[in-house]
Amino acid sequence: MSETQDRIISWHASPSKPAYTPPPGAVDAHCHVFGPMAEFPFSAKAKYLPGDAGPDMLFALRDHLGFSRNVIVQASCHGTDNAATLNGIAKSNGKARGVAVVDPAISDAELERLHEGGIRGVRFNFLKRLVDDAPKDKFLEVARRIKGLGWHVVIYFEADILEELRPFLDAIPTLIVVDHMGRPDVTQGPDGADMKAFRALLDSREDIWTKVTCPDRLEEPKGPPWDDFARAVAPLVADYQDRVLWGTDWPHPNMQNAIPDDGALVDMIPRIAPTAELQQKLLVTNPMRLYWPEELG
Ligand SMILES: O=C(O)/C=C(\CC(=O)C(=O)O)C(=O)O
Repeated sequence: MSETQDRIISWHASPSKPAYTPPPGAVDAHCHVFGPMAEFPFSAKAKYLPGDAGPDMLFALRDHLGFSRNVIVQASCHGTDNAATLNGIAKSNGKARGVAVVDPAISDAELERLHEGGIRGVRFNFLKRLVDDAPKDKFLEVARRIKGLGWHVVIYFEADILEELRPFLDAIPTLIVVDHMGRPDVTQGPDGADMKAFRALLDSREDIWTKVTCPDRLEEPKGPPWDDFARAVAPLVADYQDRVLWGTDWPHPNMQNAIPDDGALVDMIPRIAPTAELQQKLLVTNPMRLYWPEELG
């Protein structure tokens, strides 16, 4: 990607203060860092060239929104070089952990180094607009190797390939977390074809979790107040309450044409998890079980 290209700003300059206050210890379990590029250059294969959105900005947003911890997910613009993600974790005083994207040829020593740096999962990305290829056989090899580290697989795909992916998903030997519920069409409602297919996946294994994230992406281009998202997703949170995670998705890669207000995203939480018990599971208990299990005693 050429350095002369304009760098994209996909995040809100001054997000509102949410009306909703998350419980103490709340985890933003899906966010990213971009660069800073001078220290952590983007991948030559990156499909977008964002502005710098480093750990200081992420932690300022965390505090502004009333959260305590972050799970930093390696974004495709950094390819398989996880240095920017590791830098974010290292700067967090123990308040961040991460999910890496790895070259399938990665050595055991490098996996150990990632573990030491706070990585607890690998992400397999199937979005053609973001990655050149997604080799299922090699991904399965990686999944078998990370099982021994106690890691999980985070997987990103869109609803139209769910059925095609089923044999691959069935073969993954670790816990699986599906990004953004596999991007269902939320305008179909809670009982629409996409949600039904996604529930069938969740019902196929107890160890498939999901992130109930990204009303902005799932209701693009309509935008807030994201009523379709709330209507489609609230029943899912109620029915699978021990295996759901929530995150801001900051700095919202590729959302430059519909940049969400992070405060408004936080205010979606009580609409999809209306009780204190559901909120505690979604924001604290569930992410702590996956990313800081040693602190649960
Ligand atoms: O941030 C997300 O969750 C979604 C992304 C970006 C992404 O995943 C990446 O760059 O790796 C998207 O849909 O463009």
